[in-house]
Amino acid sequence: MERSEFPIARAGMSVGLLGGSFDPPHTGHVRVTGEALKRFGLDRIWWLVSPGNPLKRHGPAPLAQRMVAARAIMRHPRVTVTSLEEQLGTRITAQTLARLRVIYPGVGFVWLMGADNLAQFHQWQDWRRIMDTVPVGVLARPGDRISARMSPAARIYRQYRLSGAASQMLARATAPAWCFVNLPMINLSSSAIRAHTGWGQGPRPRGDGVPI
Ligand SMILES: Nc1ncnc2c1ncn2[C@@H]1O[C@H](COP(=O)(O)OP(=O)(O)OP(=O)(O)O)[C@@H](O)[C@H]1O
Ligand SMILES: O=C(O)c1ccc[n+]([C@@H]2O[C@H](COP(=O)([O-])O)[C@@H](O)[C@H]2O)c1
Repeated sequence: MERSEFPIARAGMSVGLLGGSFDPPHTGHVRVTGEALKRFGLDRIWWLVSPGNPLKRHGPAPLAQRMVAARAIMRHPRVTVTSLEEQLGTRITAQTLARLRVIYPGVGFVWLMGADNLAQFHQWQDWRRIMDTVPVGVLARPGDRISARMSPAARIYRQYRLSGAASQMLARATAPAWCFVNLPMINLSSSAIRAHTGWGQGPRPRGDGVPI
């Protein structure tokens, strides 16, 4: 269990949240974090290292192992690696956001994700509540640009899309608002790294956290 540590944020700040399994974290995560800071006009980014993605059948490597690896790779004065979902007892993003908005009144949260997640966003629990309550920044990812743009979420919320040229407005925009930014494609994924290395081998919990 991680020691309890809630990052500090003052009212008026804009904080991007990059949720992920980070199983393992890689330089693609670091690069999209740097791009998101610049492109979306954010003051800070917090990585939310997930206890387990509710849609993934098999759980990730132990949280403590992923936290150590994430802190080792993500070093930037405006980025904090957190295990907030473990501490809050949430793994459903809509619930995490609702809790953070209560804990940090006046802080403007922005949900960040790669294009692969926009493509399946409509499968997330209460995804429309996420769209309706926080601005969403989407980062291009190799192979997922078209599926993301054609996705149900993109189509249903098309009138709320900011152009890439207006991405700096996202952090101060009122939800629903989302923005897709193109960036130099980073062809890296945790699944490819797992396939080529020994990362996370050994017993893994199921997606619901129960050991198998
Ligand atoms: N290379 C990348 N380009 C753009 N976004 C990325 C990239 N890698 C990860 N992301 C985004 O970062 C967030 C966390 O990613 P995650 O921890 O699932 O890594 P992953 O490489 O996508 O893992 P996996 O291959 O197991 O699905 C997600 O929103 C994901 O879309
Ligand atoms: O809330 C949901 O239903 C939901 C479904 C799938 C994924 N998520 C979140 O999406 C983020 C990216 O997950 P992953 O496994 O693709 O890195 C992570 O924060 C997950 O908790 C959330």
